[in-house]
Amino acid sequence: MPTPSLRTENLTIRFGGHVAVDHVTCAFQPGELTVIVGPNGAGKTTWFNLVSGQLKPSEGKVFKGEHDITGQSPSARAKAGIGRAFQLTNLFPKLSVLENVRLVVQARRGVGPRALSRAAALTDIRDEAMGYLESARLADVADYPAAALPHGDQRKLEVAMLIAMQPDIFMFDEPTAGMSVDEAPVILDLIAAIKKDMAKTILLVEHKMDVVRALADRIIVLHNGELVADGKPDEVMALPIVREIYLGVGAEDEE
Ligand SMILES: Nc1ncnc2c1ncn2[C@@H]1O[C@H](COP(=O)(O)OP(=O)(O)OP(=O)(O)O)[C@@H](O)[C@H]1O
Repeated sequence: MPTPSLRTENLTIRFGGHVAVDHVTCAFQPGELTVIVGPNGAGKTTWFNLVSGQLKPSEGKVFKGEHDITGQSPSARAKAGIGRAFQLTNLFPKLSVLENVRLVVQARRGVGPRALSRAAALTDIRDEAMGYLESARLADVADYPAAALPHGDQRKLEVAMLIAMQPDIFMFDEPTAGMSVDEAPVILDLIAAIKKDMAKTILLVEHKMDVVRALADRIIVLHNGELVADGKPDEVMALPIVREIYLGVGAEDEE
């Protein structure tokens, strides 16, 4: 096995006496989309927070490739290639949709003010940013302030910005939550397009079974903070414990 792109080792966090994530050990490879499932309160978002650095573990470690990143800040982890879509907190509401993406491209390329004064560099960055907006079907609203977009378009913009960062690890926590049935497919298409790049590792917390079926290469199941199942979608979904703790909870999503 090659070195995993991301690994957590005995990752644990306690809030008072409550163990929200309990010695979770798992590893992820490039080219793999893993869906993390489990009932409400299972620890999925908390595990995400430990990986992206919003929380520090009580015990255990996080590795990106060979590097122990457990002590790193969220921004250091983002620079190192761990990209997480945050529900709209990364947007600059007063800037235009295009400006939001352009800033990400500029920051990624490390372009300073002097280089920016060259018209060719500016055009190039703008073109790249527009490309991301086109994939997210937001080119028509490129000049609107981000705050003026409806919720679903803001979520698409956030995914476009994450793609513009070009991380190695993509983390999505219920990316289509609160979106209409018309809007959700754009997000799913964007994730499916990222998945085609075999260099990327994708982690997706998702309750909706149709999304899980469409995208998952692998499913891991958390329950009471513990990793209770890990494997191919068909195998994991057939496990009695998963049917009991997951399918029962998400039965309305099966309709
Ligand atoms: N900062 C915190 N302080 C205390 N308890 C917390 C904190 N964050 C999470 N928890 C608790 O940890 C447990 C796991 O929560 P978490 O949000 O990770 O679950 P989840 O699997 O993401 O659930 P959902 O599907 O509802 O989003 C819950 O019991 C929650 O109340």
